[in-house]
Amino acid sequence: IHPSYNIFSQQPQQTLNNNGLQYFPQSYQSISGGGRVLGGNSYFGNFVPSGPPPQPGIPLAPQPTQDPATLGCGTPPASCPNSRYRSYDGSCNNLRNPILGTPNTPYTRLLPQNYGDGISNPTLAKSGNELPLSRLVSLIIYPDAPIEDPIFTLNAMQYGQIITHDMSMILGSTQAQPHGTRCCSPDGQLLELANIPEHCYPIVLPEHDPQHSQTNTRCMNFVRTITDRDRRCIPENQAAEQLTAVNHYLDLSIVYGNTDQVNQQVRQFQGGRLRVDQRNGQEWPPRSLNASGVCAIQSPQEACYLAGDARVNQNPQLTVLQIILLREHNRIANALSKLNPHWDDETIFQEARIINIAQHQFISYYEWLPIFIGVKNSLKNKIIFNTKDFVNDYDESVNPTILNEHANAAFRYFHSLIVGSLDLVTEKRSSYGSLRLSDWFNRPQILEEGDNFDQLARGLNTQPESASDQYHTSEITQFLFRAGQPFGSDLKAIDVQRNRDHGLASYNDYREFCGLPRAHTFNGFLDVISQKNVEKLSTLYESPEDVDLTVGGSLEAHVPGTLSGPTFLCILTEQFFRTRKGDRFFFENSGTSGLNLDQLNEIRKTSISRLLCDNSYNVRAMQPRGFERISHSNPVVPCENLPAVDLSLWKDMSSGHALPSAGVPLDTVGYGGHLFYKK
Ligand code: HEM
Repeated sequence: IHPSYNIFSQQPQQTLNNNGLQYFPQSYQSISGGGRVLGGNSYFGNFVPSGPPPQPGIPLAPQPTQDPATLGCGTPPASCPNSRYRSYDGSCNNLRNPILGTPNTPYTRLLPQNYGDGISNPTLAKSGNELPLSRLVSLIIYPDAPIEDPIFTLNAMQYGQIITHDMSMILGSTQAQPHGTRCCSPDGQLLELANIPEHCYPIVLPEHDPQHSQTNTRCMNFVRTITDRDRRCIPENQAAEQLTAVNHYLDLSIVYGNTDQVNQQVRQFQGGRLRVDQRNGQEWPPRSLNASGVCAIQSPQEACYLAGDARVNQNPQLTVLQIILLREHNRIANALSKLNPHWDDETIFQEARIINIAQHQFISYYEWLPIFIGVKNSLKNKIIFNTKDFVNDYDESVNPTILNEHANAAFRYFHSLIVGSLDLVTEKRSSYGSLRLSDWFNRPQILEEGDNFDQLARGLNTQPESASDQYHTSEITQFLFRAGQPFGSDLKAIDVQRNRDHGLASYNDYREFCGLPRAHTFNGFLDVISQKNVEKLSTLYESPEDVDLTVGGSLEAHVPGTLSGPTFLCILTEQFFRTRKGDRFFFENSGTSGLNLDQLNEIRKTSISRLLCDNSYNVRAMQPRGFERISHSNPVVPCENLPAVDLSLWKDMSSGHALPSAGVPLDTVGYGGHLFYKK
């Protein structure tokens, strides 16, 4: 274990370029994570101008025409307006490369692709053989064991999924079942090679699968992520990179949408509010335009919601938090419109959006992240700061793009925290009943029954999450998206399969990248993985070189004070560093955040518990630290005793004058030109 792990000192510089291979081949990567500008070899021709950065309000160089036969890999903005507000798709956040962080662009990587054919086929063993069946890996490595986390609540898990959905979504997946592409026969058999639809990479079930052999099923659906190669955005001989469907920034795009079109669908265009439907005296998100397509509803009347993110209905507790964040916007908008009657709908909407995003970034970075990646680690790597001032660490040379290793291996480790049974909890904190998770995937109607919403909100803060370890509830390894069927899919088999679909470099490669010694035998893993698990790995894999990142990383002993082992910690730390430092609008930047210092310090009073209190109907009390279980040092107290953001600080004294724009005060943003990769 590396207690003194430091991302700044562990980055082998030579991994960025090796044997003339360009690991960051596209314009998206022309701004590196390391503050170094890597080759300006841009697919988008002139898109990254070699001259001075474009200024807001000035049109960019003419854009190359896209091959009309493809859907492309992101849409560069025509120009960057001089705006105080974020765009919905994240464009123009980075003024030097305005497409950075926008939807339908590729993930980036720390290490080069490891495809079976070097270009796009799923990873193979070094011998050229197939890797062990991903379902077999799931059965052997990720069994079910009901181990509660001793400290943290279900809300810690659930807010993690909110953060995830805000940051990325593999392109081509909806997380609603069944997927449009079917890679298995209707009776669960593998299809003849000639009949397999494009993009299929079915999960082959082992012969003696304890569940699926009962129904003689040998095949589980799995559709490959769409890549820049599929979309013909890169030259034929260049290795594929997967695309992510949502904008990369931590900006509540799950609430506000990732495009102008979705934003228009969710807005009321009155009083700065988001659209809601009133039922039983409560406010609910509007109805999805494609309820039977995206939800597993059993009657046409059942609720199925529309939100900024397509996955909003995926599980009940996720939907609870989506609704909390939606209601919080409207609560803020109502207050702002009372304080500033002269503001129009657009101003109220955008100012409420600034506050809601700032609170979300504060909760994510200061309340949630220290639990997951450690307080010391976060302070040391400048991911959080102990200050009552602005931080002003924005650096336009930091690439905010989501790392493939982060979204498709490291961050998925926390699937281990999912619990299979959701407690309904009364105000006295006694259990009133529970919901079986797999009964309610993509069926949010249950939230509207009785006072389930409030009971689930209390459950989030009362029930422990599952421990972060190799054990996973069978609700996600046997019954995922089962939609009324006896069995469903297996999220851990999917995670392993996705690792190979994306051609991630091996666990051993990332060990070395992150500062652990390379293992030459399976026993070389013993420094961080238990004997029992090393034995399991050696029975599954032919060579230590073959162990998938998803698998090896998930078996490491945790770095003290964090919820992950050293290799995943390295990847998570790098991602959250980039996500704050590469976001021009991050809430701790002066000018561009849209907050003055008093307002910033007001935002710093918010908490997940207060958010639940303010946006449920009959929740009257909560413990102060909502991601931590109730205890003597964290007792349930009346909601009004929890610190709150005083919105009266947003009373606009400059009545009649336009609010200042966030455009071009870059010279006043004190990023000071220091390189953050300290050697
Ligand atoms: C009940 C809770 C959850 C369910 C049912 C769930 C389910 C899923 C599913 C079905 C996928 C897509 C898999 C694929 O096709 O490759 C996925 C992706 C993912 N999940 Fe979860 N998940 C849950 C909670 C979480 C949590 C708590 C985290 C992290 C804190 C997380 C992190 C991720 C990440 C990073 C991805 C990939 C995102 C991307 O597409 O870029 N999930 N999850």
